[in-house]
Order: sequence, then structure tokens, then C-alpha cells
Amino acid sequence: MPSDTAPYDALLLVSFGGPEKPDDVVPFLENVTRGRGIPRERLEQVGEHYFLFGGRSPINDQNREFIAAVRDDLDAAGIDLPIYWGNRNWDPFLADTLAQMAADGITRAACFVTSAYSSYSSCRQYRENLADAVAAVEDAPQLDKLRHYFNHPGFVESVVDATLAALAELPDDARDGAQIAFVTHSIPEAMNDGSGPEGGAYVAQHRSVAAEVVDRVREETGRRHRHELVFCSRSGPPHVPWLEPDVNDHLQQLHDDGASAVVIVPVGFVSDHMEVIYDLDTEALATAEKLGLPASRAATAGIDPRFVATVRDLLLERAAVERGEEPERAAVGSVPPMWDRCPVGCCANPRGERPALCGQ
Ligand SMILES: CC1=C(CCC(=O)O)c2cc3nc(cc4[nH]c(cc5[nH]c(cc1n2)c(C)c5CCC(=O)O)c(CCC(=O)O)c4C)C(CCC(=O)O)=C3C
Ligand SMILES: [Fe+2]
Repeated sequence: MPSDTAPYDALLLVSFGGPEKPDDVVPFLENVTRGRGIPRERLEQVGEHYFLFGGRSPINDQNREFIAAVRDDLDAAGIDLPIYWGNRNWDPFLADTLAQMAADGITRAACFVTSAYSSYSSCRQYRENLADAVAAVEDAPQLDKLRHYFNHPGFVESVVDATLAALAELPDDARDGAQIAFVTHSIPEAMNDGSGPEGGAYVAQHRSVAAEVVDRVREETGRRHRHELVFCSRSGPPHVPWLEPDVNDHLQQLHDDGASAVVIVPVGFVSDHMEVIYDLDTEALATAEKLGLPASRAATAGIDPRFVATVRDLLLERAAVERGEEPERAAVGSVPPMWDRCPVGCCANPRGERPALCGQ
């Protein structure tokens, strides 16, 4: 039966969390950066990004909308599994959610993390957060993290359509020569070198998605746009190398090279949270404007129905695996479908080994 979710009795959305009022901003930033050696000046700057938006990140509301959309999608498929939500850095915290799940009698949940790619920050750290939360809660449910979905057709197709829509927004005479800047969160070079079981998975996965999107855009428009993977939101002390080029430097380069326009595609993010509305919509679009470079920003996957349905597909796929079946595993591009349990040593913690769930 295609809607069989056994052995799961719940779905858990796992996310980053964000402040919801000005008084939340500093404690939230403290939660995010505890023990990570982020310079004070950087924290003050990032605090200002939040204050510019009234001290409220959009990320929690986006997760509420996402859960509502997933609920509708599951209902339409006749799946009545309850959906819970817990964050790494802000209310509702994972441990509180697990306590509620235990009180509700939940024994085993599939976890969908709002982070599509492999790296310490985007995968193993969430697995450590799950381990910490389980350790803190009596009778916590068993948790299985659903596999990475950067190459799931539901995610990629939503990025393709968003890119086409952003191209359509450009001035007619600038469109054909537009470059595509695929943007993701910068991470320390050492973190990329340690991502995945063999290293370099973070960048390799993004490049694979970018190439697939460019091919599919060409199928629609007949144009193969030049493209580059670039980075935003660099943090950390200045002497530590992080992935480059920064999106603003890249825009300068495109301008110097005579590009007619640019489409900024936030392929590393699944919703329009602070990195997108500040680092891209506020900062990068201002850079483009100053340079006189026509620019548009593609939407993130958000609540695109195909991305919402990706949750159901991965849930049913994993449930079948856990029942001993061999379901089809949808994936597009050059990277094969990802594993269900991360290999030993995958996405090393730069600060040393800690307990993490959902590994082999
Ligand atoms: C790979 C990656 C993703 C994508 C995967 C995923 O989505 O998880 C991501 C997402 C996000 N990052 C976010 C916010 C922040 N990230 C920070 C700091 C850092 N991010 C890092 C990496 C990533 N971050 C790293 C290596 C650091 C340095 C500190 C450390 O080693 O941990 C800081 C501290 C200030 C600063 O240093 O910039 C903040 C406030 C928000 C919430 C936005 C909102 O509120 O709307 C989201 C979704
Ligand atoms: Fe971050």
C-alpha cells in the first residue's frame, strides 16, 4: 500500500530556529555561537540584521507554513501521521518537542531536516542535536533522519521553476546574456574538506544541483546560461579561510566582465530566512544596483507543492526501507541518491567527536 507509514507513528520537522522579537535576538545568537569563536563584531553586525527586520526572523513562520502545507499534502494522500516541530537554536526546542512526543505516546519518528546538503553545520550538527535531545528526555521516541534531498526531483524542479521566473523578471534586452549566481552559505574550507565520508561533499553536491538546474533551464529557454557557485554569510575570525567567492565580490566581477544581468539563485537554502532576506535581498541586490547590474533573486523552495510532496515521498520511501522493502529512490543529476544512515566519520565535527544519531 503506497501510503503505509509503518513503522513510524510521527513525522518530526527539525530546523534551525530564529528569534521572534527584539529581546530574543541576543540570547538566540548566544545559542547559535556558543563555543564557536565568532568575533564579537560579527555578532553585533548580525544582530543588526535582525533588528532591521524588527528583531524577528521569518524562519519560524516559514516552518509553520511548511508544516501546514505538509499536513494538507499528507491528508490528501490519506496519511494521518501527526507532525511535530523542534529547533536547534530557538523555541520550540528539540528536547521540549521530544518530551511532548513521549507524553503523546510516540515511539518512532521520521525526521525531515530543513537543510539539504552534507556538512558538519548542515548535517552532523543536527544529528548531534538529536542525540542531545534524546538523551535529555525520558522515553524519547526513536528518530530516523530522512535522507539528504538536494538531488530529489521535488527540490530541484522547484529551483528550476524559480530560476525561470527570476529570468523572466529581468529586462528583455538583458535576459539572454544573464549569468546565474547559485548562492549558498559559506562554511570554513576545512569544514567543506571534512564534509561527507570522503570530504568535499558540500561543494560537490551544490555543483551537481547547479549543473542540473542549468541543463533544465536550457531545455525550457534554449539558452545555456553561464553560472557560478558563490557564497554568502561568511562568519568566523578573518584569518580562518571560508569558501569564496563572496556573492558581492562575484557581482563586482560579473560587472567588470561586462555581464548583461544576473539571476541570484539561493540554492543552498530551503526558505527565505534571514540569510536570504538580508544577505541577498538587502546586501547583494544593493551591490548589484550600485554597479548598475540588472539582477533578480529566485524564490527558495519554500512551500512549492513539489517540495512539500518531497517530504511525503521520503517518508514513504524510508518507511518501506525500514519494513525491509526496496523502494525506488528518486534522484536527479550526477550524485546518486544518498544513504539513509550517514557513514562512520561522515561530516567530521571540527571540535572533536560527539554522540550523533542516525549514523551507521
Ligand atoms: C551551512 C549552514 C547553513 C545552511 C544549512 C541549514 O539551514 O542549517 C546555515 C543556516 C542558517 N544559519 C542561520 C543563522 C546563523 N548562522 C550563524 C553561523 C554559522 N552558520 C554556519 C553554517 C550554516 N548556517 C556556520 C559554519 C556558522 C558559524 C558558526 C558555527 O560554526 O556554527 C549565525 C551566527 C552569526 C554568524 O556567525 O553569522 C547565525 C545567526 C539560520 C537562521 C536564519 C534566520 O534566523 O532566519 C540558518 C537557517
Ligand atoms: Fe548559519
